[in-house]
Amino acid sequence: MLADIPVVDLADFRSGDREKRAAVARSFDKALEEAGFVTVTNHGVADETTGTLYRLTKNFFALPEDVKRGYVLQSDAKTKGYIPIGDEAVALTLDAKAAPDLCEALVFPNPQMPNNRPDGPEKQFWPAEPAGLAPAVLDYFNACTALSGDLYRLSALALDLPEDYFVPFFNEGSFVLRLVQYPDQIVPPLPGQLRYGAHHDYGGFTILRQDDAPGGLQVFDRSGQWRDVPNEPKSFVINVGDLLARWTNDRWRSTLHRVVNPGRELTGSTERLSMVLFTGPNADAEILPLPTCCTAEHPSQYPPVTAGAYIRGKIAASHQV
Ligand SMILES: O=C(O)CCC(=O)C(=O)O
Ligand SMILES: [Fe+2]
Repeated sequence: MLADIPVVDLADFRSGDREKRAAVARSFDKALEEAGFVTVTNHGVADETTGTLYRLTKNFFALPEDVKRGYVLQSDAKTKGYIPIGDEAVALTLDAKAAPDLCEALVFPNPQMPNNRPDGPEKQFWPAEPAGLAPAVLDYFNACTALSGDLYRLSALALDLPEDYFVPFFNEGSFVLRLVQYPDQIVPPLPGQLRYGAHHDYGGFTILRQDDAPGGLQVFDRSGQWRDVPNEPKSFVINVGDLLARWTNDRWRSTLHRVVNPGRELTGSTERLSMVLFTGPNADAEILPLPTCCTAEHPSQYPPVTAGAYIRGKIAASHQV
């Protein structure tokens, strides 16, 4: 069954008058309160930007395994570079005994930061092939960080804060792009093994470009059922991570989700590629429940945490396989 994920058209927020913008903010707020997930359309990311990166990423994952393994970073294998199948089990973040996820990933930290640039001092994680991958990643990052800026301005309106409230929290924001391929499953999965195990995202908003392929994203809804997330053409799925849920004093929900296996009866290719951009505040930002989300009836539920340390702790847990 399909999950009830509201669709919010950002056109009126991006170019509308005050009233129209306020109306978008109300629907956004309601979606994140009820589902923790929202699908956005008219988001400003050009189809060509997304399409070019999608095509080049497919070409990267089609390279021989030993070439791809050349981009595994021994020093920093969890947060950048190539992550082969078997190296991650995301459900371990929930203390489960989880089998490795059936996916391979290529991870880029924010290339807008000098150390992470394709010509920067730590450039080993930038693949030399396929040609054009680096500029495509840069274009995609620029487009998605602009969308992220809009999402946090919209959030400020939704949460009764000044529109630029979140801007200083993201001037050195921790944006991470996870390009992930779920291959065809020639060998049946182990009992309980999934494409990506049940987990919460860790940080702020996640901006997800889904593929129209079987074996996809499911959310655990409020009635306690796993439901499929619909795939609207040309849209992005946005969801709330744990840190943002804390920040809003749990007004917005960080919803459990997973990526399930395709049915074994399917005959054609079931390969699925997702482009996942995690947004998070500056590493040194102190995050504590927003004043507009705390009332006498619902006082602050959380002590402050430092954003970078909080997110690093979750990433470390997901790689203890
Ligand atoms: O591939 C997907 O649809 C979702 C992936 C995901 O949940 C994640 O990378 O955190
Ligand atoms: Fe996720």
